[in-house]
Amino acid sequence: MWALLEQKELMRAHLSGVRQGYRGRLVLDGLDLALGPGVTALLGPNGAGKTTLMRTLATVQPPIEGTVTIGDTVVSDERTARRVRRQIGYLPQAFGWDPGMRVGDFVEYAAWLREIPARDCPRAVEEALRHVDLVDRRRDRLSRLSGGMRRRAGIAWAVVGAPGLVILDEPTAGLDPRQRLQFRRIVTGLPDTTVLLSTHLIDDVAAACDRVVVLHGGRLRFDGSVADMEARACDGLPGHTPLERAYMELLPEEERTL
Ligand SMILES: Nc1ncnc2c1ncn2[C@@H]1O[C@H](COP(=O)(O)OP(=O)(O)OP(=O)(O)O)[C@@H](O)[C@H]1O
Repeated sequence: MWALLEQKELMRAHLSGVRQGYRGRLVLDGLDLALGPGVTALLGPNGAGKTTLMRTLATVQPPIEGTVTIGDTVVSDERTARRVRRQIGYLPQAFGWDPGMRVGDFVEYAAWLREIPARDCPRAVEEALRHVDLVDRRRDRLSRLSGGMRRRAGIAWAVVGAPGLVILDEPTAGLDPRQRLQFRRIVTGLPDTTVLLSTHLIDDVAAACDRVVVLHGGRLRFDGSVADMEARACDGLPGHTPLERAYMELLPEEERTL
């Protein structure tokens, strides 16, 4: 498994002083975030800027101000962005599937985009499909997969060639409980990989993540381990678990009641 890891370097990624937004409206306001190997959850209310942060980190949307560093490379222009994208597996929230594409071809296309040498492609595709348990479905068209299987195909898309940085935008939305358990096994089984995943499902954070980042109003409200976040839980706030109560505690006071 993951034979291509022989060539893999541990990946660090860094956003520094990032300002980002749309048509003059700031969404991220001077954001600093350093990521390293392990699974980091990105939490925050709707509209907090999670997708915007992920798109910026994935080098899809250059920041208005500040720097994005992937590994040792400061992403300063399209040329450097193209170079670092070989090391980034990004699964966007809204993915433009071609329903007629076969699963194997879909993952191979990702390998081609990531400029994996042609001789390594078959093995990389096989490993990615094996990782998400879709080897037997490689000849099926995407339109014939269930929603959960399609998500798994999306994860294979993101992890083909074992990129050092994997960015998954709400990968568990719409999955059934068993599929969510499968997803956690897949994500925690990515060795030596820096994974950032956004979610609204706090159970997934406790079960699959080492670290949590909470974003609100374009700024980080929390950055630390799951245990450190749980320790912030206050009695009296809504929530069924310490992590849920800690999340509520991190919101501005006017948003803490239901
Ligand atoms: N392409 C765009 N053009 C203009 N505004 C946008 C665009 N994309 C996002 N926004 C705005 O930027 C803000 C942050 O959006 P973003 O999608 O990053 O939040 P999010 O935390 O991912 O939200 P959710 O949890 O709902 O997915 C929102 O106010 C949104 O309306």
